[in-house]
Amino acid sequence: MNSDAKKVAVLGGGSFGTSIANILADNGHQVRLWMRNQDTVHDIATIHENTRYLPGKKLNPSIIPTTCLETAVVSADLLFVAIPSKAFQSVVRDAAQWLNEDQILVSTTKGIGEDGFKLMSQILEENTPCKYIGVLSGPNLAKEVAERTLTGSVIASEHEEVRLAVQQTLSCGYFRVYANSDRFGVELGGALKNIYAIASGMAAALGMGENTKSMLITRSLAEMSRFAARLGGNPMTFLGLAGVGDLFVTCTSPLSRNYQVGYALAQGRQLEDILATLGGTAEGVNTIRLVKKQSEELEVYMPLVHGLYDILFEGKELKDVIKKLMLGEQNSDVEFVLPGPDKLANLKRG
Ligand SMILES: NC(=O)C1=CN([C@@H]2O[C@H](COP(=O)(O)OP(=O)(O)OC[C@H]3O[C@@H](n4cnc5c(N)ncnc54)[C@H](O)[C@@H]3O)[C@@H](O)[C@H]2O)C=CC1
Ligand SMILES: O=C(CO)COP(=O)(O)O
Repeated sequence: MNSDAKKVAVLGGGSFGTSIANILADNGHQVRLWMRNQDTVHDIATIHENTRYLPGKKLNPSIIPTTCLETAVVSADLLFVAIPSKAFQSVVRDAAQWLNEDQILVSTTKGIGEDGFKLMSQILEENTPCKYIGVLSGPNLAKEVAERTLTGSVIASEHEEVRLAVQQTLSCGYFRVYANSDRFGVELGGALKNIYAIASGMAAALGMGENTKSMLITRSLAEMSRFAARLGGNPMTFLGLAGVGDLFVTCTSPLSRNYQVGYALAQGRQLEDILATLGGTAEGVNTIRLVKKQSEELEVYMPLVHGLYDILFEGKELKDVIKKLMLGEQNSDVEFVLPGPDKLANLKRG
């Protein structure tokens, strides 16, 4: 073990939690990977060769799988939370009884909480005694990370201690970690791009041209930056790995579960059936619902989100939504609608 080895806990033994645990173990840290009891039959038995989430990947054998949350949490210097957003708060609340204010807590979850449009890092702030909170996000397809593909990611926190600790612990020859103090911008980038990956999956299934795909990704970036800026994120963050970087990878890779959902929808399959057979988490479906509501309340122009909502939840035909998007609302369709320099100078989460 290296002399700077840290005790690290990863909560969530799905594909991303496992791939983050693998980097940490490769870097010589003592890693406990916590998973709930239901998962153990498959995962603990197979973790050192194949997990059911990352079949065929050669994982580091020093990862210590555990189903005891107390054991994972209590003595960890640093914790990564990789639980899907729908279960995030309940796991964090359970863990909180063993946490103290000096432990560093980092969310890797790319979703939004139902209750009051909460970001995962806000859930960490509100439900734990920890002072040092951060978000890890970027173009990080779990399967490629587990294969040790050269990858870049972003640790975002207003605390320098968090940024440095995560850079020092996770960086290695195949995983480069950049730092950003815009926690909300980075976190929103990770959550919002899932929406547009669904749209891109649809475009791919329909055999759309390269012009179309380019228009879709670029307008998605404009729409997500506009929304994030309204919530206090810095639009410049969206030009980085956690913005356009993650948007690009999930809108172009069939490995993305959100892209897969869009692809299957455009082939005419029913949403419930797709989610039941996906074999992984697609955060974008719920994020569309939450962002659509929030965009109405905040009066942010988000035609792609509204079009997707109509297809997924209102039974509208894809071709009618595409027609409306191409022909509608010409007057409001200016290329960039971002806050002016006065507002940008004072960015704060509203
Ligand atoms: N898979 C990927 O490429 C990446 C995923 N993420 C994000 O990481 C989060 C987790 O995604 P994945 O690991 O891919 O999901 P996954 O679908 O591979 O696995 C989810 C894991 O969460 C566990 N889980 C579900 N409910 C739970 C509960 N109540 N208590 C404890 N564990 C519970 C499941 O048993 C499973 O082990 C998502 O927000 C996703 O957006 C972020 C970066 C990349
Ligand atoms: O966030 C991801 C890559 O950065 C993974 O995307 P999916 O959740 O769509 O698989």
